[in-house]
Amino acid sequence: MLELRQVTKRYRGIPAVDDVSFRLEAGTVLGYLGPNGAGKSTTVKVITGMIEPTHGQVLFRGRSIYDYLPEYRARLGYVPEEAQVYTHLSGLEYLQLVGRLRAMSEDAIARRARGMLSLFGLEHAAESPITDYSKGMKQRVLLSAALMHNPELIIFDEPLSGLDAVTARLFKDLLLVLKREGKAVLYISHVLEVVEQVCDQVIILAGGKVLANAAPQELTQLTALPTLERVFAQMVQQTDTVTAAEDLVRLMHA
Ligand SMILES: Nc1ncnc2c1ncn2[C@@H]1O[C@H](COP(=O)(O)OP(=O)(O)OP(=O)(O)O)[C@@H](O)[C@H]1O
Repeated sequence: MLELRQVTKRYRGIPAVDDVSFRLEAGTVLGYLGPNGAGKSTTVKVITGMIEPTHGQVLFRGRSIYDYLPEYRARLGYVPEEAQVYTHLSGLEYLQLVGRLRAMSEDAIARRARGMLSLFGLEHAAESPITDYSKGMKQRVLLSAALMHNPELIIFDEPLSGLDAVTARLFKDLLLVLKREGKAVLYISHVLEVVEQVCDQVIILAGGKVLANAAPQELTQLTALPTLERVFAQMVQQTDTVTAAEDLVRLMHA
């Protein structure tokens, strides 16, 4: 459904994303992993059409997204890592605004906005301003906003951020149902335990380059490591975290 072909994005000559290619098929969840600064957000900006790559192509259903950005965006749902929300609006008003911007019918907006708020346990707060919401409540509104228009391609950037255990569980189940519905999901997260459970395929990115693109089970088998977290740590050569933690505490006494 979505294909990146040799996408490179440079800032002042320095590549943030370097020759990245992958395909995301309908009915699959693709985990997009990488340490801080690896190029994940830059890739998402390219996929959402917010920035154009320096080189390469982004194809949706075989067509360059830049040839039909408005229609493409109508089929895209996106939960950003850091969202600018109009906090003076209530959750309900925000979803109504999003629905209208997406040219949904008033009928559908009315049904889906209230329904989603209620499914995410926000019925009681539907009319309160978002500024009064907790982080997790705001995140649930953002999830609702991304799904309201029934998109084909959905990008979740750190979606569990601030969610309580029950909502996180609902989110994991939601991913499975979205898969069954034939949606294509790009899932960016540092929570590797969840990634390992829900993703069909994972890409590990470091320094803007793809280090691995395989099923989580393939990666653990190939490397003979017990978890995706261990595979990830080995691939991106993160420092020994135990030693680093001890050094940090030692510095607190220095
Ligand atoms: N607008 C910009 N101008 C210059 N450099 C940028 C810009 N945006 C990102 N970069 C650089 O590109 C690289 C990749 O950044 P990016 O935000 O895509 O990483 P990330 O994987 O999303 O990191 P994180 O996990 O911390 O969110 C970093 O080195 C960053 O400093």
